[in-house]
Amino acid sequence: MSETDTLTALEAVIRERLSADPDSSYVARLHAKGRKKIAQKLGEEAVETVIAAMAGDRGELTSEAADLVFHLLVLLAEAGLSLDDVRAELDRREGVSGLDEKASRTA
Ligand SMILES: N=c1c2ncn([C@@H]3O[C@H](COP(=O)(O)OP(=O)(O)OP(=O)(O)O)[C@@H](O)[C@H]3O)c2ncn1[C@@H]1O[C@H](COP(=O)(O)O)[C@@H](O)[C@H]1O
Repeated sequence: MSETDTLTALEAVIRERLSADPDSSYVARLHAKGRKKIAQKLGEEAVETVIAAMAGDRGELTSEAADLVFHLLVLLAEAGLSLDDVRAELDRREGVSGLDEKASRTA
């Protein structure tokens, strides 16, 4: 059996649920409210994550971080972007900083 990582699997479900019945899907309900509402939810979850971190509550931080990542995936999906787009950007940066490192070593 091939393994799919949790985020990739969740991303696929979210993409599918964007057009589901809002009565049966949280993602569909949020999507129906529009990008502004999704972005607002993401902002709220970010604040709640910061509060949990500052309180030093690891359990709460884990829970809020999960909410944050989930809502980020919903926002990306609504915008027609994917985790692969984010991965590619991070890889590009690693490539750039890798080059910077190499340049500073040879300077
Ligand atoms: N991983 C999640 C997930 N994490 C968090 N949430 C929802 O995100 C919301 C978090 O917002 P709040 O804590 O502010 O709670 P709330 O008061 O209910 O939110 P609002 O009424 O303000 O929108 C809650 O309603 C959670 O249920 C999630 N809802 C769905 N999923 C997964 O997403 C997939 C698609 O879900 P459906 O669209 O419901 O089919 C499934 O795999 C689900 O397990």
